[in-house]
Amino acid sequence: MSLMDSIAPSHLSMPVSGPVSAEDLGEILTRLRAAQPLVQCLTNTVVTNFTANALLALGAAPAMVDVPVEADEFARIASGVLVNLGTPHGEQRAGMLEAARAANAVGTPWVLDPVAVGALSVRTAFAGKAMELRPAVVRANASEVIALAGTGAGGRGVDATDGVESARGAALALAARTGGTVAVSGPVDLVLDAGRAVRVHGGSALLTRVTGGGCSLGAVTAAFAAAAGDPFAGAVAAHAMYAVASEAAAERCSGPGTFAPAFLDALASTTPEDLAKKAVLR
Ligand SMILES: Nc1ncnc2c1ncn2[C@@H]1O[C@H](COP(=O)(O)OP(=O)(O)O)[C@@H](O)[C@H]1O
Ligand SMILES: Cc1ncsc1CCOP(=O)(O)O
Ligand SMILES: [Mg+2]
Repeated sequence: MSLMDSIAPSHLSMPVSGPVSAEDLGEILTRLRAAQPLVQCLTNTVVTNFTANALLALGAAPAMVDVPVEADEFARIASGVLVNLGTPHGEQRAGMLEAARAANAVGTPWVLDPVAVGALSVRTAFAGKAMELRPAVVRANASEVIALAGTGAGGRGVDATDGVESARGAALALAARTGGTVAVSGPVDLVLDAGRAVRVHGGSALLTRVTGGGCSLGAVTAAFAAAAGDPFAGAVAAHAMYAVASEAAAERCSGPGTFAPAFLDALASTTPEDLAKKAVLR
């Protein structure tokens, strides 16, 4: 293990902050739009464009930097980092480990989205290495959380076949391993860490009918974690933002093809007051 590996991620030294209210979410969105967090995305080829556009619409600044050496350099100046295993090519995997180590070294939150872990061998082995670097947030669907915890074989392709609440035990086990937050997405999202748990209600299932609904959520979670200064609160804010914005978009569209642009519009137009008023946390 190198010295770099041994440097604890920032969230391990951060004080556990209190519960998160809907009003807090409005404040976090205000901070995000003022700070325009620089989010480094090491993500899959399918969703790169949508992810970058979701971050821009939200008010953050994307940078898709995943080449070895550059990945290390950039993670030292980014506000947040996303590591997404959707199409984990060899060079990209090396860049991912560099970026995670560098983010930890400078106290920057990094998010792991272990797409289709459990179902495929290369990403499943790699996800174990990534978990050793203790992401501030693991963002995944229920089947990916269960598989990452080693208690299931994964979902159907990139989609979940398990319910969110059936992944609660696995999420708690992962949070104990990383010392961070685990966000389980689905009809009602579950966001938890060692001491806190929140369920985020609402949202439109149309978000599952456009590719990148979950993958872009990982990048937006990194942006909000940077703005909140608390990965748990940031993850709650990101999931609440997706619920509020996807509902607004669903009202204005006629199907997946018009939902995607309407969703980007809603990410841009949702105000801190909207978020505080419309988010449903329990
Ligand atoms: N049935 C549903 N109703 C409303 N929102 C949903 C539903 N299923 C998933 N979502 C939302 O869609 C987004 C992506 O979740 P999910 O499809 O679970 O992720 P992934 O694409 O990684 O499998 C999240 O914001 C989640 O809350
Ligand atoms: C279809 C597909 N294949 C590899 S990555 C990917 C995109 C998955 O996106 P999401 O996790 O947002 O559904
Ligand atoms: Mg996914």
